Amino acid sequence: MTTASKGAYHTGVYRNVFSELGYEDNVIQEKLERTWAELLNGDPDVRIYYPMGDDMGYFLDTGNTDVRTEGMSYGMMMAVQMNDKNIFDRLWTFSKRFMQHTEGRYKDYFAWHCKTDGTRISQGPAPDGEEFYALALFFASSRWGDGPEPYDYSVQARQILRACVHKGEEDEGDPMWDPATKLIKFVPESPFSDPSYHLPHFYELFAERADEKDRSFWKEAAAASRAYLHTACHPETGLSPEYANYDGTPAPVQRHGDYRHFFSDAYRVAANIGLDWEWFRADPWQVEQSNRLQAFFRDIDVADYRRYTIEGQPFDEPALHPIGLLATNAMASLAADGPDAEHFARLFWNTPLRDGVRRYYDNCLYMFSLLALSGQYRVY
Ligand SMILES: O[C@@H]1[C@@H](O)[C@H](O[C@@H]2CO[C@@H](O[C@@H]3CO[C@@H](O)[C@H](O)[C@H]3O)[C@H](O)[C@H]2O)OC[C@H]1O
Repeated sequence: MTTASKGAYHTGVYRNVFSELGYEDNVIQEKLERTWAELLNGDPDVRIYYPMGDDMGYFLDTGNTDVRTEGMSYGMMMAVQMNDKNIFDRLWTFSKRFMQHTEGRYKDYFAWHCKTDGTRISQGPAPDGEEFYALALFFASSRWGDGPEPYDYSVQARQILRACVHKGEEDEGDPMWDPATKLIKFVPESPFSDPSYHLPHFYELFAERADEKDRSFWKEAAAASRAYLHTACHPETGLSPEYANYDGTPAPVQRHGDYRHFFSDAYRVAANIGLDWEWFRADPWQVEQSNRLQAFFRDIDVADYRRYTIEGQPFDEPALHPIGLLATNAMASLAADGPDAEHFARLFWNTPLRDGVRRYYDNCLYMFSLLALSGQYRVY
């Protein structure tokens, strides 16, 4: 056990699941480095990163032809894990220059998507971006040290988290975490959540690194999110909806669509639970949940992945991101101890990055899963 904060302890131990399965360490390392290189500057039909000028770059949502805080913050987390400061700083410079608000009701939040030239498409934020930015910045501060603004990484991370918790107390706008339940919201204005945004393992670390006065808040948020996931994941299938109320039930149909089912957003829940178990080992339910989810998908061919009700009824609609779903099913092997853990890790190992128009989301989840299953998605 390394870090100690009331209740949960960072284990400091990183399983290399691939190595446990007999793959050679040098082959695993080569695959990781090659995959990162392919995402950055590989085949035009596979890459998702594009440099811009001398000091910027972006991850492109190739399916929607836009740049999202999701992908930018994911890219920064991948870059810090890969010790790639150049890419990290380029993504952060683009995010600061074009996406972060400097005034108004969203001050310190980020516009959730923009065009590749930096023009904002929407002003509102998506909280999964802010939480990934904050932890990636804290890790950058630990790995490389703080530099001059805006590369004073830990200062930037604290500024983001301060807005997330306190927005609306003395200024206009809304916090990203619901003050009553300590649960992350889908967007600051919404009275419901998105189960895939719940990252208790991140909040444990915010409890050690955010503003002193907010540390107990983050401990409570970690506990609240762990408990929330019990209610959002179906007790038999392990599937969760894309958006859910604070009691875990699927949120009502929204003006922009029906998110009551297991579809793209929801894939990340399995990956998040796997990494929380790896980093903190705080909630044994995560082992049962990971076994349940893998059992649900065990006999379904990746090519036949669909949209599902959380009870497990398939729709006549294919998954938009089957490789992404395979990647998260495999990342569940960090927590699973059942008969399917090896199957998914091996199947994922033997599956290449996705190519084609819809590749962005799949390939982000792929890289995270590869890092995690090779013991290299670490706390810095
Ligand atoms: O209404 C928007 C809402 O859509 C936005 O959410 C972000 C976009 O969707 C989420 O991920 C997508 C999953 O499906 C794939 O096909 C896409 O490529 C992914 O981007 C993402 O996690 C959210 O950040 O949030 C703001 C709301 O106003």
